[in-house]
Amino acid sequence: MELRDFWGKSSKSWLFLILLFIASFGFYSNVFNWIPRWRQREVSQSCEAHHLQGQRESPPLSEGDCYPDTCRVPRVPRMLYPKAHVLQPTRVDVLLMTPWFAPIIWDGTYDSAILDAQFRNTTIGLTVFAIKKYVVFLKLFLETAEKYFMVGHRVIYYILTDRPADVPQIPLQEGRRVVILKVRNYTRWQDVSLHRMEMISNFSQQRFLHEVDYLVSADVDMKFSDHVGVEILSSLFGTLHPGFYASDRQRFTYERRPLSQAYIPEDEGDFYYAGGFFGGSVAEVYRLTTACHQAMVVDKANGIEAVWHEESHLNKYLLYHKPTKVLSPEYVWDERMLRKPPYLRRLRYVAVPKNHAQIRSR
Ligand SMILES: CC(=O)N[C@H]1[C@@H](OP(=O)(O)OP(=O)(O)OC[C@H]2O[C@@H](n3ccc(=O)[nH]c3=O)[C@H](O)[C@@H]2O)O[C@H](CO)[C@H](O)[C@@H]1O
Ligand SMILES: [Mn+2]
Repeated sequence: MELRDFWGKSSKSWLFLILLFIASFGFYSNVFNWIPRWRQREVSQSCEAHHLQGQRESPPLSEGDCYPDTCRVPRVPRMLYPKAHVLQPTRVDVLLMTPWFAPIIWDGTYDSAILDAQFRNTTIGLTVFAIKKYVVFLKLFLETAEKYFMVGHRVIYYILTDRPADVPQIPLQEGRRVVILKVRNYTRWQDVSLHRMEMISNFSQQRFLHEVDYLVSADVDMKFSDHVGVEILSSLFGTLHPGFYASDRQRFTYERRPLSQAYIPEDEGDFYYAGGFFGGSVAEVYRLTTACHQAMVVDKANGIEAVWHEESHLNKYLLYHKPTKVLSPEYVWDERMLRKPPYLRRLRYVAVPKNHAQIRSR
């Protein structure tokens, strides 16, 4: 048969076959979308790939890595709230954005109603270490957290302690619980502080990854004194240390000895971050704590300990892994050490006075 004839005679059947193929292709691609598990796997795989881009040195993850502010844009219900005005900035007295476009969180810059809607169904883990005598700080820490920390959201307090029997029983609001994790102690207080990174890293893989969406790591010798909510949540956040937020980088107390893995040269540095309040998605906190722990292992082998312990390593990490939100000093303050400037409208998480020699002794 001539080719032209074949095409002429069979054109209708060919057209039919092509249409049938297109229809069945469309049907099957939809069928896969209808299977929830299939979709879920697709989403987590693509988010994982997105997150891991350019981060080959980071430890691999077994879980999906999707959080409200990164991979998926959360749907919010109809809400009534004051409209933002493009020509009326919410604050003109403080920096609201880092040069890499991470918001700096100050009072008056966000609307909790919108954020609470975006972060509904989020579970937040708050890790707090209370080793040796530091258990005395737990009661006030937990009582004030119940009043101010992530109110209305699901919270798990992870209390890492060597003295489980001394953990006080505090009445908790609905959706909130305490998990006590028994850990070893160290003789030197510096070692207790340093090893927090290792323990958070280990527990992240063992359980945090499966139990919560975000992790917040906090000092225990502090109390919450005003709202601390989902406005802080992001893939990775650090807090401006109250003693250095207005300083030049040369004055930051970074580790300055090149022998240490925490070394930062004089001509680098964005901010000086506080060791006492940082966090992010579990995956990012896992990466951060693992990297800091590994750096400390190398330091130890080289016979050096960074000047401000794990805080120095945190600062090094956050210099080369820019946080996606930065918390203002509203989120870590010390009323005894510092005079409150007028632009600091709220003090949300503040130091509790302590007798260093007494509390740090065995
Ligand atoms: C508010 C803030 O940014 N604080 C940081 C700062 O000092 P601080 O002087 O606030 O350190 P610290 O004495 O509070 O120790 C850090 C934390 O380790 C835990 N702990 C420590 C000793 C102990 O015997 N038992 C125990 O449980 C406890 O959770 C405590 O809050 O510098 C430290 C490193 O030098 C850490 O980076 C802290 O996070
Ligand atoms: Mn402290």
